[in-house]
Amino acid sequence: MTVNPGSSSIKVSLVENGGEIDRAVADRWDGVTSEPLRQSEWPDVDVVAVRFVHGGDRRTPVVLDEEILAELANLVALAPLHQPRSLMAAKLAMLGPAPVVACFDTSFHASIPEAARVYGLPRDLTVHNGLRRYGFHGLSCQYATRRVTELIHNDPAATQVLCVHMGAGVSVTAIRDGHSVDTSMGFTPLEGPVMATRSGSVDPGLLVHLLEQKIVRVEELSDVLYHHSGLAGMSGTSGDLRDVLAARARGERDAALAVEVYVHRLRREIGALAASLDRLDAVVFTGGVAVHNPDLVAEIAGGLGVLGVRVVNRLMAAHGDRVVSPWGALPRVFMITDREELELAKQAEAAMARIEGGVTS
Ligand SMILES: Nc1ncnc2c1ncn2[C@@H]1O[C@H](COP(=O)(O)OP(=O)(O)O)[C@@H](O)[C@H]1O
Ligand SMILES: CC(=O)OP(=O)(O)O
Ligand SMILES: [Mg+2]
Repeated sequence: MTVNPGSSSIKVSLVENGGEIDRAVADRWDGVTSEPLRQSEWPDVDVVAVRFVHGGDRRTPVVLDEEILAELANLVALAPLHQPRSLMAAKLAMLGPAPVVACFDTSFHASIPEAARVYGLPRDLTVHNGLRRYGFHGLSCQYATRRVTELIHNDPAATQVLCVHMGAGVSVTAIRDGHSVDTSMGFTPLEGPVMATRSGSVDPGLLVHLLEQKIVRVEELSDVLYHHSGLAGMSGTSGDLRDVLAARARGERDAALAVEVYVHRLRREIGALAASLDRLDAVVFTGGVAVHNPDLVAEIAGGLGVLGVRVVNRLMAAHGDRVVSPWGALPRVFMITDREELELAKQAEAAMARIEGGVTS
């Protein structure tokens, strides 16, 4: 069983031999999602894999116990939209008979070199307080790159890849030879492009101004940046792209501008992350927003001519995992359905096999 608490959805799936055989999806905890978690509805579960976006310095999945839960609870402030939901899911699942394995978004980014990981702050501050770029959406990136390799039959030419994850959270990751070398999200999942309800990157001086001038109180700032910014804050809607596009269709100017800003900031991040690669073999679009809004992806891709990116409208309008760039064009552009559950299952199975084989780390 896999549990993926995203910031706008909770996805619980049953995976067997690498394929999903049942799923329950909700936008918050309810009977649909918590029932299977109690392991009564799906009784034959061998292992439960829970997505934790923040694992701190952990590089591999781990079987949860009370001590590790307490360690992960210390990271709540660094991922307030996600970590409490993952902790709640894990605690429920731990009431059942199967072992519960935590898999981390951050693990995939452990390979990021120091030059891309260190913030330009005083060394004392960063070293003593563990301030560094962690990166998130790692499970999604791992699945998407694996899927790209399958689609092009292991053609080694696609080794330098940008993975653009467009869910409620939005990020861009530069991947070289299967390893993350840079990513837009940082110490927390706030940095980077504009998101559904998160601001993405803003001038740090602006935040200092808000606090110094007492325009926003310290205790309100997190709420403003995580819950009331991004598409939601700019358009006055929920931030779900469906609502924003509906408001734009009704002629609401704020909603139209919000989409323009979203597109612009995401293109800018894609351009920035491309510079962390030596060349660009492939650009992968994934996540709920990308999958359900190919027109928006086409609009973003349409403004990336400077990177050589081109897409074919007919292919954009098709369905399923696919190449959407013209035949022979480089970089190749892919649309891949996000399947974090398959990556969760793979990692949890591997973790259990290591333990059963007597390997402890
Ligand atoms: N069936 C759907 N039709 C249209 N858009 C959808 C649909 N499902 C999800 N989306 C879009 O995907 C977004 C959520 O993406 P997702 O990757 O599932 O989010 P999360 O970050 O919670 O994991 C929603 O805000 C919505 O815009
Ligand atoms: C890390 C993150 O923002 O995840 P999600 O898009 O699932 O909310
Ligand atoms: Mg998600």
